[in-house]
Amino acid sequence: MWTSRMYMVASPELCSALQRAPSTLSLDPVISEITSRMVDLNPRTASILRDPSGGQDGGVSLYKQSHSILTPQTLTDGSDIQLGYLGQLVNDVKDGSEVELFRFVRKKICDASNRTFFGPKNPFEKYPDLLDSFWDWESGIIPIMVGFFPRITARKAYQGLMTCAKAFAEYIEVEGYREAHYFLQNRNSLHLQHGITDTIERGKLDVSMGLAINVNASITTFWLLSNVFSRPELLSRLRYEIRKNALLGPGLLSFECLRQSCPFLNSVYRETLRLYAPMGSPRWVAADTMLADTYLVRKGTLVQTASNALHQNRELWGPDVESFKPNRFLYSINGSKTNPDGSVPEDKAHALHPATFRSFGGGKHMCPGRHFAQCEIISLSAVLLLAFDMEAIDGTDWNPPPDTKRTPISVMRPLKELKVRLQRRKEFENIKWKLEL
Ligand code: HEM
Repeated sequence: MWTSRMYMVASPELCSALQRAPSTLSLDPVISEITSRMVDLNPRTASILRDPSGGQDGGVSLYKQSHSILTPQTLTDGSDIQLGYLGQLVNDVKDGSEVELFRFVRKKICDASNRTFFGPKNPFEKYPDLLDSFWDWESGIIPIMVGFFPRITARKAYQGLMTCAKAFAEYIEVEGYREAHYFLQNRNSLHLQHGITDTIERGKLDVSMGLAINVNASITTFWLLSNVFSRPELLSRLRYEIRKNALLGPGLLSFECLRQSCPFLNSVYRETLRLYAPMGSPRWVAADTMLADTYLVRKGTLVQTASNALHQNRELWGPDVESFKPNRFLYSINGSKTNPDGSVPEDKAHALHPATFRSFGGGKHMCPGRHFAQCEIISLSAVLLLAFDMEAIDGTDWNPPPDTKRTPISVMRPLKELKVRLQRRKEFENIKWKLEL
């Protein structure tokens, strides 16, 4: 798969055709290959994951079965629990705290989402240092995937992986997953049904799920906050919108109101994703397939969206394609092409083709966690915007350069530290925050 030819799709119309393409183009073989490599599954587990027949004639593959338990609805069912934890975590922040913003945000999101999904017995709670091992692994995923003998060539990341896999194996042995979110309980049963019984292998599969649950949402929240707190005018406009439309009582913030009645906040969210999350949608071609009645893509190749090229296309987005424009998604959820003077047209006339925005992929495999992610990202951002003033300290700067080398598999991380001081705002000094759906 890694050495086969790859077609890159760089036009919205063709991305749309790719999304509608028949079952001959699928994400499943790509995910099973990526998962096998990034958590270094043993050959037996990897072959179970790769087996399109699910081990029997006319059977269904493990990945196909996973789709029925991993839906936007099942994942959204965790949102109210997640919001409860995030509210508590914000209340615990001490006035005047000095933190590195990326580590601070990712710790908040990871603590809440690991609790929400893996339950109260999750290994990250039992071993507080385990999160560092998780991020060691996450930073070295690409060397692990492409390297020969990754335990030697990507030593630190590999050690991080194995420390997490062992902790999850222990969690599985004491049946900690019985208190986990029901989709993880079902996923666990599915692994057993397909004959994956080794607890270290099952632990590695839980680590791979930790990637979806923890990583992209926390990085996106960091960029949203950094871009807003660095722009005082934008900050006060957002505070006004959130306060007026989503603050239902003292400290009570409603996600439904943030989603439905705060168009400016949602525009800022999507602009953040456009700039920092140009994610790819790779598809494996199982049989010769005609795309858009024009292009023949050959069996045994990969088709991939050139999402960075799409998100950075001047012809599509306008001359200020590289800048953060808070209102770019205000009049259309798909974004608008800006006028030559940089203003956003106040109607849908310049709205972009829906397949131009690639952050959650598209079609049948569109990210099932997108609603969950939107809920946690905009809710956590909104409460931090209202509750705190933040200033960059120790000579560090807002909006550090992003690491562009890791796309399209993950949201770009910041390349430099950003240290901030969090000061509770007088108006909300003694408020206990509560986030609800
Ligand atoms: C900002 C946050 C996130 C971004 C940018 C993101 C992006 C993506 C993208 C681009 C894909 C591939 C779609 C395609 O190929 O067309 C994907 C797949 C997936 N995402 Fe997300 N995601 C995010 C958050 C989440 C969360 C929070 C969860 C779980 C709670 C999640 C679970 C998944 C799963 C399970 C898949 C695989 C879907 C399949 O196999 O069909 N994602 N995500």
